[in-house]
Amino acid sequence: MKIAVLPGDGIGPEIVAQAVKVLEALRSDGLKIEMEHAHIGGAGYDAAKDPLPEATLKLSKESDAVLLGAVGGYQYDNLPRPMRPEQGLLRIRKGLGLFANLRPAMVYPELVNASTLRPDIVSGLDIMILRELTGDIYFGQPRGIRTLENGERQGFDTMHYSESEVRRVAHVGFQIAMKRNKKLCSVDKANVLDTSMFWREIVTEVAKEYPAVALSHMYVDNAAMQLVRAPKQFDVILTGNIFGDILSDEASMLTGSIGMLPSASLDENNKGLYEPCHGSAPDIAGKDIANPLATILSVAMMMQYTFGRPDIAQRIETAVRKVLQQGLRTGDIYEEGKQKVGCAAMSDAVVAAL
Ligand SMILES: NC(=O)C1=CN([C@@H]2O[C@H](COP(=O)(O)OP(=O)(O)OC[C@H]3O[C@@H](n4cnc5c(N)ncnc54)[C@H](O)[C@@H]3O)[C@@H](O)[C@H]2O)C=CC1
Ligand SMILES: CC(C)CC(=O)C(=O)O
Ligand SMILES: [Mg+2]
Repeated sequence: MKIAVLPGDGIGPEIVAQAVKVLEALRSDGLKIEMEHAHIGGAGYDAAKDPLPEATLKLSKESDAVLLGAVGGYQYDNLPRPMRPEQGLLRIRKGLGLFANLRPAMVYPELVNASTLRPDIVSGLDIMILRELTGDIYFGQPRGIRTLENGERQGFDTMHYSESEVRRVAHVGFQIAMKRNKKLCSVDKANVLDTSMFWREIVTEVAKEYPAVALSHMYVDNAAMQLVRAPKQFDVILTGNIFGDILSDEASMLTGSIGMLPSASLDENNKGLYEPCHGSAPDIAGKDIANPLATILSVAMMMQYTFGRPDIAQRIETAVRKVLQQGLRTGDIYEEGKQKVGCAAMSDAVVAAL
């Protein structure tokens, strides 16, 4: 198992160090794990004046999987757009062909009260958001800031999806639904956007190959509302890049915290990049208070999807569950009566529970 480790910026290095501890513990148990670190994001810009240094992309391509923290920081916010840390992330996703981004939102029974929603709304929740990751308005050309004939400046981006892009992610969505509760809700804005009308047409066509799956369609504004009104109505949510980005942050709060949401970004062959859904959280960086569980749970997804080891994935998930049962909580999921711990102490407990 060759893993490229890209900590990135902000809390990235802290949370990745915790996930690495878990990998090291598995290695001590005999798993053949090889890890190599490289820079991405602001760290890439600082080291090589590039948010995705060539050496990082090369290492990632040569590895079986990538473990990534997060990118971004206030000090980089005014760089020209190609130099911004976030561009490094977009480029590695595109460069590795990681079009299928799986963002599971599961509510652990121990954290039912950590959600800002009523326990009856969230308890038992288990949904999978499948976000298309290499197309849409995040990658569309042309884009930029231009001056119109009347002298006014205008910012613009382009949203588009090609048939093959929609088809391949739709297939992944239906295949995931087949292994779950056979319900797939495709989320778009087909009442307004041509891109979404086309998305809906193609998803409906692909659905014919999966007659066992109940397909529904929902506009994204309604989906945002339904996610907090009655989230358990969903099984798999299939959506595009920008809608999936927003809806998955919203879904994270059903689980108690964005610090609980892992992700897997997969290519055609299940080679993948694994990262928490959250960003670099510069507001809490360097304080040992970030929640490392989303990153640790991303390692579990790595074991399941890229390495075909559901047994190890289960082992990690069970260890996380155990520490929650022991009452350990980082600040973001803390409630009275529980034991508040820092980032490193949380992962030490997970390693001890493995
Ligand atoms: N995948 C990535 O690398 C992403 C990077 N970003 C970048 O991150 C930077 C900050 O963006 P924000 O919009 O503030 O989003 P963010 O996800 O970094 O933070 C949002 C809020 O959640 C909290 N939070 C996030 N992760 C947490 C954790 N593990 N434990 C406890 N609390 C946590 C933060 O403290 C903050 O209050 C920006 O530069 C942004 O571009 C944003 C999203 C994704
Ligand atoms: C920072 C962006 C490039 C992406 C993002 O917010 C995400 O992937 O969740
Ligand atoms: Mg996001």
